[in-house]
Amino acid sequence: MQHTVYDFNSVVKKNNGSIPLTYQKFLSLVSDVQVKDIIQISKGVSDECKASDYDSQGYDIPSLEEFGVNESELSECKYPGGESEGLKRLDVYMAKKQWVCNFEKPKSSPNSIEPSTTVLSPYISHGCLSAKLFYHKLKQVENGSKHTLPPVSLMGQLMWREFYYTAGSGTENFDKMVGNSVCTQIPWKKNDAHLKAWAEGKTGYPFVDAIMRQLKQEGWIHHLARHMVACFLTRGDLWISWEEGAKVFEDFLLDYDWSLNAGNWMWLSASAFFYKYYRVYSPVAFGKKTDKDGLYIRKYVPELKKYPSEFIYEPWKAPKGVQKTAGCVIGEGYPNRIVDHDKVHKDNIQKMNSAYKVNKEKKAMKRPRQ
Ligand SMILES: Cc1cc2nc3c(=O)[nH]c(=O)nc-3n(C[C@H](O)[C@H](O)[C@H](O)COP(=O)(O)OP(=O)(O)OC[C@H]3O[C@@H](n4cnc5c(N)ncnc54)[C@H](O)[C@@H]3O)c2cc1C
Repeated sequence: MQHTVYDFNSVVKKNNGSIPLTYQKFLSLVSDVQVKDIIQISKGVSDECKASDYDSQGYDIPSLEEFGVNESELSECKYPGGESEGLKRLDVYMAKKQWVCNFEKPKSSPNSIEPSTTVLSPYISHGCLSAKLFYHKLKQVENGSKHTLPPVSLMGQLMWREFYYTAGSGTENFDKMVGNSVCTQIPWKKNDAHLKAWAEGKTGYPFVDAIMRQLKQEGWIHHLARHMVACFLTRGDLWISWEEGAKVFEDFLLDYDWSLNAGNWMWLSASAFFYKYYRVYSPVAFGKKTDKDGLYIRKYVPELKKYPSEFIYEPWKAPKGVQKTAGCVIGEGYPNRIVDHDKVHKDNIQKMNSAYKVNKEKKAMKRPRQ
């Protein structure tokens, strides 16, 4: 069974053998493609593979114990696996007609305590929920009602998935910088200590740390939270390769998906698809827009939970007395900042500017002379 709504080989063929490099181009290529309806899909499945046709003896799913995991040490499982759970979750969201029709991704919150988007991604990426079924259910909900449009609508989100699958299918070394034709070559630097601090949620920037700790604990973080930490690791603050970040996401995301992960990491590091490298997320201001009092930080970085709201995003600014009263002195109970965002992000914009110039010159040299 196909893992995407559209057959990406046909999309590439329709684009004269090249992958569409922009989302709008992709949408124009699929705009007149008819997607098989649900009845045909479910008929196809039952015809092709009945569970009873297969002898599963010896091929059972290994137990957690066999993986060396002690079940009693696990925390609450927020997103239980399986097709039934995926279908149940789909039904819950599709029943909220107004919510679906008004959905605008940029307006959803990266730091709400309960997710502000569907969290269908783990089910889709593991094949527990068919992308085509999601597509048809969305069409049914939107049908005859005023609704938002791609790229911000819920249908638009599904189309981002299709776009990255198509790009990944037709690009050699899509998950690497070197040898990847769509990826700008940027002279990232190695810094194991900074990479470790980022991955463990110990950068000294509470919003970044809360996101990385949520990722480790729950396996899912909001799209804009992914934006924040991916920008911070790469062009924003730490100047570390997006490939390193993608590996950490591969280890911890429940929804890990090869093309989506690589494609989005390239986007966030302004290596491909997105080129406004001078627009950098602030680890202080960004989270405040949707969570002024830092409730999200208090949940995932509990050592700061007694900090006054005034200092929750910048605890290093709190006077020593305030730090002591809040029960956490910076540099002792919670790390000092590993970099000064205000300074490094400006230096990094200059470095991006130089890298873009070098890439442009190299491309010009490769172009055949008239
Ligand atoms: C650095 C980075 C890495 C990412 N890695 C992955 C990954 O490995 N696997 C993954 O599924 N998503 C990845 N994403 C994309 C996106 O963040 C998630 O798909 C989304 O947050 C999942 O939550 P949701 O199901 O609530 O999304 P919703 O907003 O409810 O969207 C519905 C569905 O649309 C698809 N979708 C939404 N946003 C995107 C997007 N930007 N690109 C592609 N498909 C999208 C997903 O299948 C999602 O389940 C990444 C984003 C970034 C910035």
